[in-house]
Amino acid sequence: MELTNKSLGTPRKKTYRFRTSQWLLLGAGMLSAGMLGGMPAARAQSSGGVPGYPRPTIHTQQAYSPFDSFTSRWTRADARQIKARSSLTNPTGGNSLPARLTMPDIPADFPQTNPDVWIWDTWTLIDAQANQFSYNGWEVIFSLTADPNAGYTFDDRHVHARIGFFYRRAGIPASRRPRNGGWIYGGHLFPDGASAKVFGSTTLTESAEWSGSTRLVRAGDNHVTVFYTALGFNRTADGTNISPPVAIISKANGTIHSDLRHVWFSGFNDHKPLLQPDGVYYQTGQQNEFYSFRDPFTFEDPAHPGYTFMVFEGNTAGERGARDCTAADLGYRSGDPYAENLDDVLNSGATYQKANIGLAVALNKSLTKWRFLPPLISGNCVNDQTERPQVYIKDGKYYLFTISHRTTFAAGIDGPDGVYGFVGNGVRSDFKPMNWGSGLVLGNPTDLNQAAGSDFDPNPLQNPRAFQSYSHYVMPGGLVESFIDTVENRRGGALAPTVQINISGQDSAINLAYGQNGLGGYGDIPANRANIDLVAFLQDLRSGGDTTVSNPLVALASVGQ
Ligand SMILES: OC[C@H]1O[C@@](CO)(OC[C@@]2(O[C@H]3O[C@H](CO)[C@@H](O)[C@H](O)[C@H]3O)O[C@H](CO)[C@@H](O)[C@@H]2O)[C@@H](O)[C@@H]1O
Repeated sequence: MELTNKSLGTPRKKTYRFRTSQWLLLGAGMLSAGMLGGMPAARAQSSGGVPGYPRPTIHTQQAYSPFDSFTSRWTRADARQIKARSSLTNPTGGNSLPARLTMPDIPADFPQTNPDVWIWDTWTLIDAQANQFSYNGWEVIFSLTADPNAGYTFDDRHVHARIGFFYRRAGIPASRRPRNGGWIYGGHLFPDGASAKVFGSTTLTESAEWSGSTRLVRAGDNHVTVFYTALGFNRTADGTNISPPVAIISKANGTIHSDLRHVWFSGFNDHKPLLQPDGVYYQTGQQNEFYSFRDPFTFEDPAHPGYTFMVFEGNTAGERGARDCTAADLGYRSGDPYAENLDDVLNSGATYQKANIGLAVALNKSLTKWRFLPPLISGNCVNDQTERPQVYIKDGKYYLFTISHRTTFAAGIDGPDGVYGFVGNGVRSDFKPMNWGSGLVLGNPTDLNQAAGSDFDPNPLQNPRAFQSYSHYVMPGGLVESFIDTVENRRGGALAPTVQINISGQDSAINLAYGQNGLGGYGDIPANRANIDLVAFLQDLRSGGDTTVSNPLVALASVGQ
């Protein structure tokens, strides 16, 4: 059986026949305008807009309290800039994306990260400020994984997803690692059956573990907390949902260990359900069986010490397809000759696409009790999915990065699979979509003309470049990791080459001097900080150095990376 978006939560815009949730970075380096190739010209263009297209909405970037009820909008006028700017790139007809916003083509001879496991959404070991840690000399990552030999297809893997972990020695440059990044698979993170316990007695046929962030509780010891999405399915044998999937943002505590040869985890037996959508801010499965509610990422905001916040993927609450998008959601400036008529938009099917990026605040220190706050940003009548959101603070600006699909844009709007970004002056802000107000930060090398009308075939094997990589995650220094979905006629399930984006104010540009033509090492996911568990470290020294801690020299070598 193939996983269809109908079975799992993504209504598509009418014209498509379609089959089928980080970062708080403090004090990253300053960038000079000269590093951002092509930007002065881009800025000059944006003042006049693109002939034939509307102008983007004016966003003030004004900061609000996280507890205020202001929700910023990614408007149709904003998102239409993607196509507008792509048309400028190719005035004679083609419609590829501007190079500085395009992920370079991944070669078809890419290495599997591990032949025994498909891997996709991947994240790192971080602290509350999103520093990315090695542990006792080992780099550690967490990925959604599935078994390629279990008899289901690559597209049906989501229903079987388990969080797995990988590790490798820290401090080795990509050029000296094996081509696949050298990640050693450590197995499933949670004991079998542990995550299913959050569903209690709910009737389910399958459960899965979706994204995903992992917090080091305190620098200097080995306690970690995983925030993830527990997914419960109740399906017939052919994969049809009997009832909407149940999504519960959950958490589990565990402990990381290492020795000279490997890394392992213990604990994770007690899984706490934290949040289910409330139907007031965040859409429920009862309101829309295709709702999205997942991908928690927790962080502390330096402007609000003492609070822990969480961003996550949600949908605007209300009945599925409700005709309640407003002129503000369309976002056209008064008198814009290219503005759409609201009724036309409401009649177009766009009302099925209402993504938001949610916010919640922890009510206790053990982070087991949370309260919803109003969404940070909505994309009503724009896009249905803003996945794996992350907060990234740089040069005093607050960036919200998220990933989205071409096929989840609303009727009348087009954009590639990839990373979208918004910049403001606080966790809650009137966020301005980056890059000409469009929101696009890094897209697959797509020809947008293909999607006009119904001639875009969303089968990855028919349109591999449009689907080459997904689930990008922005790391310190603008490094971006992702996984390979499809290249030519090969399905992936492997870590993609890391790329680098230079971020400056509202603009970003891929660094084509990074790696080879912009593509760095496969799965090059370096820690930018080292964590050494001194207790385990000293115990190990006393007992001869081969039990619970890695080689002290290796551990120390990774300090200050
Ligand atoms: O596995 C679920 C987690 O993955 C995320 C982000 O990658 O959601 C992805 C999503 O599936 C789409 O993305 C796939 C890319 O691999 C693509 O192949 C597929 O066609 C898409 O449907 O998974 C669900 C289920 O299909 C869908 O709603 C998402 O868009 C993340 O949000 C999840 O935690």
